[in-house]
Amino acid sequence: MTFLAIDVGNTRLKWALFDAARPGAVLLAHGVEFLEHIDRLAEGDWARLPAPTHMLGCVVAGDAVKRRVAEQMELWDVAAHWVVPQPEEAGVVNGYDHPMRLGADRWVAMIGARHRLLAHGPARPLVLVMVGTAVTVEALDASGRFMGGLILPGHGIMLRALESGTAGLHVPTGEVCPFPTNTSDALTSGGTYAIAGAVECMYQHLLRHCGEEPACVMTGGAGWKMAPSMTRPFELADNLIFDGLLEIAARRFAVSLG
Ligand SMILES: Nc1ncnc2c1ncn2[C@@H]1O[C@H](COP(=O)(O)OP(=O)(O)OP(=O)(O)O)[C@@H](O)[C@H]1O
Ligand SMILES: CC(C)(CO)[C@@H](O)C(=O)NCCC(=O)O
Ligand SMILES: [K+]
Repeated sequence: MTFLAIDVGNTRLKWALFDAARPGAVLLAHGVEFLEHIDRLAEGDWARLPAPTHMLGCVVAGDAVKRRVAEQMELWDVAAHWVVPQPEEAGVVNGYDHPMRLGADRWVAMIGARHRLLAHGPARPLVLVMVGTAVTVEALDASGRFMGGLILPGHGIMLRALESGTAGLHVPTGEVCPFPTNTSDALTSGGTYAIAGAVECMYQHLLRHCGEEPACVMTGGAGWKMAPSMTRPFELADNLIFDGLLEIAARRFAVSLG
């Protein structure tokens, strides 16, 4: 049995093939494709893969992207399944006003983060930061209830917004430092500390609400760039979306796995 997990983000599609649809499954192969190049997968990376027996994905883009992914999957005899955020799943309760309007990537990553937390120790409140094209900062209480979260522009979007919205800011990437003395460093540090500051606010809100120190975990392609600038230690998790997809798949495909 093999399981294909797919994370279709705002900019790129990430896929991973596992030897089973359960937490801790062995990663057999993985890859990344920009959204505009999805149509290369069947003749590219996926042509060499053993056929997956199950697939589960999460997607933030619209139905058109799902169709394009499904087309590439015609290579195999496997149905495409996509996560829709539920009021409750895999031990996480969705506190959004309209649970289905929550981004599927956020929902799946929270499920991955919650199980990672429980695997490492007792239940605690949790701040989850996902750093990609956009940045999200989620708060879960000790019972696994998603209290709410922040959506921020990612680092790249912030810099592009400044470039296009000001008269003369066009400079290369700089370094993060506490007292920037050139434009490049000022821009890079500004974006980084905007994210770090928002995360600290959420940490404080959750600490005050729960009266207990939250655990802090960070995921997403640019997480390692953000980690050194955070106001408190954050554990880096490689890909909580794949972890969450494995948790959900284990429950969903349990019957067919016997
Ligand atoms: N120094 C930095 N600090 C923080 N974030 C950064 C930095 N450099 C780049 N980034 C952000 O990281 C993003 C790339 O991260 P990642 O690879 O997870 O995103 P992606 O795959 O493009 O996003 P998505 O999952 O939404 O498709 C860029 O879009 C940018 O916003
Ligand atoms: C916030 C993003 C863009 C982060 O990838 C995505 O999760 C999304 O499009 N969410 C839908 C809106 C929401 O989560 O409230
Ligand atoms: K994403």
